[in-house]
Amino acid sequence: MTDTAETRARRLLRRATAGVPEDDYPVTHIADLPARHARATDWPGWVPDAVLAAVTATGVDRPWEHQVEAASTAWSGHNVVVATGTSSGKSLAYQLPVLSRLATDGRATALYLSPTKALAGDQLRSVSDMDVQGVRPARYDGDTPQSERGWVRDHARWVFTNPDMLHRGILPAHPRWARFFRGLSYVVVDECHGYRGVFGSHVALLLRRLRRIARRYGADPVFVLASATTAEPAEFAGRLLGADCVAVTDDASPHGARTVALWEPPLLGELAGENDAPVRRSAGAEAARILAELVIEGARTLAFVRSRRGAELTALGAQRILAEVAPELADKVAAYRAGYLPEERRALESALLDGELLGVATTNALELGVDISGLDAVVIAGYPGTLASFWQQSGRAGRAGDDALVVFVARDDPLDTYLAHHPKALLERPVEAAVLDPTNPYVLAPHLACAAAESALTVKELDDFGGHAARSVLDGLVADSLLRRRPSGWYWTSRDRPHSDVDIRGSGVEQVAVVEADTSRLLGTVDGAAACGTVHPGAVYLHRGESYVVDELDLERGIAFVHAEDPEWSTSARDVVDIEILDTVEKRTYGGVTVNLGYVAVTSRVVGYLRRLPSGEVLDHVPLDLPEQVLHTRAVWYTIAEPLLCGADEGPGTRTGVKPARVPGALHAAEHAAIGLLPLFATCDRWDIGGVSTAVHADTGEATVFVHDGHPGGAGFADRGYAAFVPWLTATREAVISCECPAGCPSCVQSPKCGNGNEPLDKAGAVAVLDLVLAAVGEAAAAHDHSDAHAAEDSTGTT
Ligand SMILES: Nc1ncnc2c1ncn2[C@@H]1O[C@H](COP(=O)(O)OP(=O)(O)OP(=O)(O)O)[C@@H](O)[C@H]1O
Repeated sequence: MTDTAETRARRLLRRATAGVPEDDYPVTHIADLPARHARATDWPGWVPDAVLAAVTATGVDRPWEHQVEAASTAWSGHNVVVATGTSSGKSLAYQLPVLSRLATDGRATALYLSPTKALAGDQLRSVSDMDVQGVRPARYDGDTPQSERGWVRDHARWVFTNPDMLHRGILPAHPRWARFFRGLSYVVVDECHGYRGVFGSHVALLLRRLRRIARRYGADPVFVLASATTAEPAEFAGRLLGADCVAVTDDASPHGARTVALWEPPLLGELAGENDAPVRRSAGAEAARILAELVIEGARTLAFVRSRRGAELTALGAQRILAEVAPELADKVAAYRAGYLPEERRALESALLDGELLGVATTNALELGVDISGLDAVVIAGYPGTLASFWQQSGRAGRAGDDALVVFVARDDPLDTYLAHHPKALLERPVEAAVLDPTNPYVLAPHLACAAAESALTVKELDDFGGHAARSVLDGLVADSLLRRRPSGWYWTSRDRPHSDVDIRGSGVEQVAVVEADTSRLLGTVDGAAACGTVHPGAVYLHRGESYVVDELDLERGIAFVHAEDPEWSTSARDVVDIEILDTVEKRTYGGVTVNLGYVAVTSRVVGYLRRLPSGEVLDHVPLDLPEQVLHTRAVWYTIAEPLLCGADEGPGTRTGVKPARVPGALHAAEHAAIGLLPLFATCDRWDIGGVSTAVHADTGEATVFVHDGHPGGAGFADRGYAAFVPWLTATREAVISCECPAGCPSCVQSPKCGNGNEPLDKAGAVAVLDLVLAAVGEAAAAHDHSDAHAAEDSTGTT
C-alpha cells in the first residue's frame, strides 16, 4: 500500500508497530469500521420558540432522528431510555422535553441525576448557558454551600444532583422539598448503564423511593434515561426504574471511520512470573510505547489504563521514551485520573482538545460523559470489563469526515487473551445486558428502612419494592425492632434516620478508614469486606496518584495506618477460601454432570501477598496472619461424578477422563479460567466474583467447581453464569486453548488473586474437564431434542 492510499489510522498503526521483530508482531487482528452518516430531521412542533432559539444558539441546526424520537416519547408521557453511542447527543434528547415543560408550565420542576458530581456540573453548565427564561437550574450536591441550599429547595426548577445526595439529602428531607416534588415532571437518569451490580441495585431501589415520594405529593414524573449502547436497554431500564420504559437505540449521529487493532504483547523469555510461568510484556508498558509513537506522529491520543497507578506509570513510561527520542514532546504527555479538582480537570481536557497536550493516560475517570471526542487515536490497555465501556472508550476517537485508530492491548488475563484471538466476540457481539438485582435482601432491607423513615410504608406500595421479597424483608426488620407494624403500614421506630448508615456505593458492610499515621490525615475509605485484601500490612495503597504503604490494619477500630512511600513494586493479596452450600435454588442434571444455582457461605482468609514489579515479574510472597471473613452470597456450581471425570465411564464414545492425581489441578485451572470469562456474559469485573474448586466437596460428595458473587446477597452475576452456562464454559475452553504458553500463565489459567499461589494448576487437564462437562451437557440436550422429536412424531401419529 502506498503512503498516499494508506488511511491515516493505518499509518498510525504502522508507526506503532515499526521496528517490532517479526516473531514478536503483536497485532492479532485489524478491523476497519466504516463511517456513519448523520440522519437529521426537523424540530418537533411542540418545542416552544424560546427553547428552540436557545438550543439552536448552541450551534445545533437540526436534531438527529434518535434525539427527536426519544424527546417526543418523553414529551408524550412515556418513560424512555436512549441507548446510543458516545457523543451521540443524548443530552439534547432529554433537554428538549425538560426545557419545553419548564418553559410552558411555571409550576413544573425536574431532577437530573448523574453518577458523578463532575458530570452533573458539566450538564448544569450546558443548561445554564442556554439561559431559557424561568428554568432556574441549580446544583445540589456535597459541594453546594449550606447558604445556597435553601434557595435551591425553594426556587430551583431543575435540580442537578447525584444518587448519593438524593438518598441522604433530598428524600429524607422531602417535606422541605414539597414545592419541588409537587411539580416534579421529569427525572433524567444520565449514564444509567453504570448502575449495575450492587450499586445498580441500590439505585434501582432509590428510584422506587423517589417515585413513591413524588406520588405522595401528587406527581408522577416521566423518566428519561441516557445510556451507552447496551443489550436489552428496555428491559434493563425497566428493572432499574421498576416501570415500563421505551428504548430508542437507532443512532443517527455521524461518526468517523475507525480502524481497530487487537494487540497481544509477546511472551518475554527473560522474565518469570509466579511458579516460573512466562509473563507477557505488560499492557501498561506496551501502551506507553504506543502512546509515545503516536505522539511523535502528532496524533492526539487517549490511553485508557485499568488502574490509577497504571495510568501514572503509562504516562511516565511514554515521557521517558520521548525524553530520549523527541525531548521536545515529553511534556506533551500527562496522566489524568479521578480525584482532580474540577479546574485541574478542565485545564487538562482543554489542553487535550486544543493540542497543547497530545497524549493522556487515564483511568476510566474520563469515560463518563466528558465531552472529549474527535481524538485521533485511543489505546485501551486491558479490557475495560464490559463491551459498553469498550465502545464508550473507543468512541472518543474519530471525527466526522476523519478516520481514527483504536488499539486494544490485551493484558495477561484469560478474558483479554480470548478477545485478542476472537475479534468477533469484541467487535461483533451485542453489548452485554447490565445486571442488577433489586430483590437482594442485603440491599432491599436498608432501602425499605429508609422508605419507612421517609413516610410509613403501606401494603399497596410493596409491589413496587418486589412484593413477596419485600414482605419477608419487612418481617425481618420488624423482628429486629427496626420497624413497627401497624394496621396502616410499617413505621420507622427510632429518632435517628437510617440513611447515613446506608452506603449506596458499598456492599452494605462497614468501611475502613485509611489514615496517614504521621499527620492523622484521612486519605480515604475502603470497603470493610475488601480491607484485608487491599489495606493489609505491607500493601501499597494509592491515593490521588500518591503512593503509601500500609503499616497496620486495625479491623476492630476500622482503621488502616499508612505512611508515604513509593516502592517500585505493587502488591496483590492472596487468600484461602472455603465454601458451604446453604441452599440450592435451581439444578439441572446432565448424565454425570449437575449445574446448580443457590446460596453459599464463603469463608476466606488473606494469607499473604505478592510483590510484583511493573514488568509482571514476581519478587516474592510475604505471609500474613489475618482473621477469617464470612460472605453469604449466591453461586453457580457444577459437579462431575467420579466415573465420568476419571474415565471409568465405558458408555457410548468411551471417554479418556482425567487421572485422579491431576483432578485438583484440572478443576482449579478450569475454575480460574471460568472466573476470567464470566465478565463476558455478566457485566462484572473478575474482582466482583470468586471461585472455589475441590476434587470432593463435603456438600456435594463430588468434584465441584464454584463461581460466586463477591458481594453479600449477590448482585446477579452467578445467576448470569447459570443462565449462560454453555456459552460461558465454551468461551472458557476457547480462552485456554488460544493461549500458546505450554503449561499455564496469567493469560489463561493463572489467577492474579489465587489464595493457593496458583498451585496446583493443570492447563491440559482444564481443557479435558471443560470438554467432559460440555459433552455431557451437549449429549443430554441432544437426547432431550431427540425425545422431543419422538414425542412430536408420536403425537402427530395419534391425532
Ligand atoms: N443534532 C446535533 N447536531 C450537531 N451537533 C450536535 C447535535 N446534538 C448534539 N450535538 C453535539 O454533540 C456533542 C455530544 O453531545 P452529548 O454530550 O449530548 O453526547 P452524549 O451522547 O451525551 O455523549 P456521551 O456519550 O459522552 O455521554 C455536543 O458537543 C453537542 O453539542
